[in-house]
Parts: sequence; C-alpha cells; structure tokens
Amino acid sequence: MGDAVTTTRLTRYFRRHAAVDGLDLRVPAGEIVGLIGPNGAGKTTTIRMLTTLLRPSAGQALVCGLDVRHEAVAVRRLIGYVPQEKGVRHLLTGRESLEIEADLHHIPRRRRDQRVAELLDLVGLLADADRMVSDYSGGMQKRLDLACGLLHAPELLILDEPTLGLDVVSRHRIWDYVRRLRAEGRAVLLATNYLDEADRLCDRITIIDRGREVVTGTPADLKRDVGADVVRVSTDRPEVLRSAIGHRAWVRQITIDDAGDLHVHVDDAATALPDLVRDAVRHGVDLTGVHYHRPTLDDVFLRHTGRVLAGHPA
Ligand SMILES: Nc1ncnc2c1ncn2[C@@H]1O[C@H](COP(=O)(O)OP(=O)(O)OP(=O)(O)O)[C@@H](O)[C@H]1O
Repeated sequence: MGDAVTTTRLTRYFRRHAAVDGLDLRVPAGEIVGLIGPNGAGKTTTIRMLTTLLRPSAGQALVCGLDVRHEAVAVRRLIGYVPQEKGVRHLLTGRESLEIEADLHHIPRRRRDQRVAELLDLVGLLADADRMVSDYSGGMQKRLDLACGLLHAPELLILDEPTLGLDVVSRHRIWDYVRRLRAEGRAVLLATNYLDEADRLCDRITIIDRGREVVTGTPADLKRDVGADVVRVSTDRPEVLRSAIGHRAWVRQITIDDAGDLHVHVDDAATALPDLVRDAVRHGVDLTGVHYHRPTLDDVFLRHTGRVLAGHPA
C-alpha cells in the first residue's frame, strides 16, 4: 500500500518566523500516525497545509500522491478533517448536522440518508439521532464530529485532539472507531497532546518541535531507546546531584525538568538506586523524593525536547 501523506522539507513562514521548518512526515496507508509536539510546535500549521487551507512556503506535501498545492480539490475529496473545535450546529439534531455535511460533500440525496444512518450507527448515535446537538454531551458531540469527517469515506482522516476534555469511557469509544478505520485500510493522522493516547493508538509517532521533526518511531522502539528504567529524583540541589552521579556507569542520560526534578535513565533501577542515594549523601544533597518507572512516551518526549509536555490528563 502507498503512503497517504508524504511531506518533503515542508515549510511555512509567517512573516519571517518558520512555523513549520523543513518537515519530513510520512503516513502510510492503514496506519495511525501520531503528530506530537508542545504548544506552538507547528502541528496545526502542518495539518492546515495538508488539508489545503494554507499554502506551503516551500517544500512539498503529497496526499495519496497528489500535490496539495496543485491538486487541492482532489486532495480535499481524499481527506476527512476533524478540527479541534468543530462548532457543531447547536440548533440542529445530530441527523440534520450530518445531512448538511453530506450536502457539502455533494453526496447524492438517494445515498445520503442511508450513509447518514450508517455513520450514526458507527459512532453509536443512532438512538440519539433526532435529539438536538445542544443536548449532547461532550463525548457525543465529538463522536458526531468524527461521523462528519467520515461521511465521504476519506482515505485519510486527520484528527486534531479528538479526545480533548473527554472522560475515559468516551475516549475509549473514539479510540475504538479510529482502530476500526485502520482495519479498513484507511490512514489516520492524529495530533494529540495526550501521550497515553498516542502510545495506545498509534503505530508510529513523530515528535515535532519548533516546526521540525525531532524523532519518529513506533512507541515501543522510542521507549526502548530511552533505557530500561527512569528514576525521578526531587531535590533542591539538582545540579549538584547531576555532577555527583554523572560519571556513573549505570547512567544513560540525565535531564532536569522545569520543576527541577532529575530524570535519570538507567539500565536497571534496582542496581542504580543504592549508588544514587550513597552519592547524594556523600555530596550532602537532600533527596525529597525518589520514584522509578518503566519508560513512557513522556520520558521519550522529555529526552528529545528537554521539556515535559503540558496539558495532558491526570
Ligand atoms: N496565522 C498565523 N499568523 C502568525 N503566526 C502564526 C499563525 N498560525 C500559527 N502561527 C505561529 O506558528 C507557530 C506554530 O503554530 P501552530 O498553531 O501550528 O502550533 P501547534 O503545534 O498546533 O500548537 P498548539 O498545540 O498550541 O495548537 C506558533 O509560533 C504560532 O504562533
């Protein structure tokens, strides 16, 4: 199967500021690819170029082999886009919202009703189809947004923060639909700040920062690269502790986060911890907290960007 998205040195300037700066991104058909980055990293700008809403300043973006710049109309037919804020029509019912969306896609009337019913069923809203959208819960509205993005059976679905603000049950339902799309061979590009979501859902993730790709890989590979365990140490003298343990053979990498906590990547926490505590005592460093865990995508993100990703759920 070919690629649903290939970008080559994709770049977009706003005045002299490069919001997207030479980005190479690939979304193969039949895969869910996560696009992850801190606020202002360039995710929305990338998505807006892919959806033909914004012209690239330089480089190339292909959607199913079609150039977004020169074949915008054809590209739009291939893409379903569910933006962060869809602004569903509160004065309509769920069914009416989908009918209007179907008309925008020029779906013939005789097919429209059946297609709308199919999608309402897919996202579990058939029973509530004739209720006003204003009476829907946040999760129901998101599912309606998703159904709107799927009406014209797109090859590529682009989701911008699809589960933002949703409860756990609603998030799982959205994930199930997204997995079902993948099983049908469609490609999904998912911009999210929820790293647990990316970990569970994505076949591959690309972390971007300041408009550039920082790293790409499967969640498992990226976590494996971090090391076996991560020891998080709270102390009021992080720099002293860093120098005290920096030369130790069991240290793979040390990062100090914005809160001043040390994140020490080690092969085996059980061996490293006694040494670490001894080194702290020898250098007169008080430890106020020591925890360790298997690497998560949060650790991957911190390792590659030097920052903790803000704004994910507890
Ligand atoms: N229309 C615009 N005019 C000027 N600057 C812009 C415009 N759109 C985006 N930018 C700038 O481009 C950079 C990337 O923004 P973008 O919205 O793509 O980031 P993002 O990764 O989607 O962030 P967030 O997670 O906050 O949505 C930011 O510095 C932003 O201020």
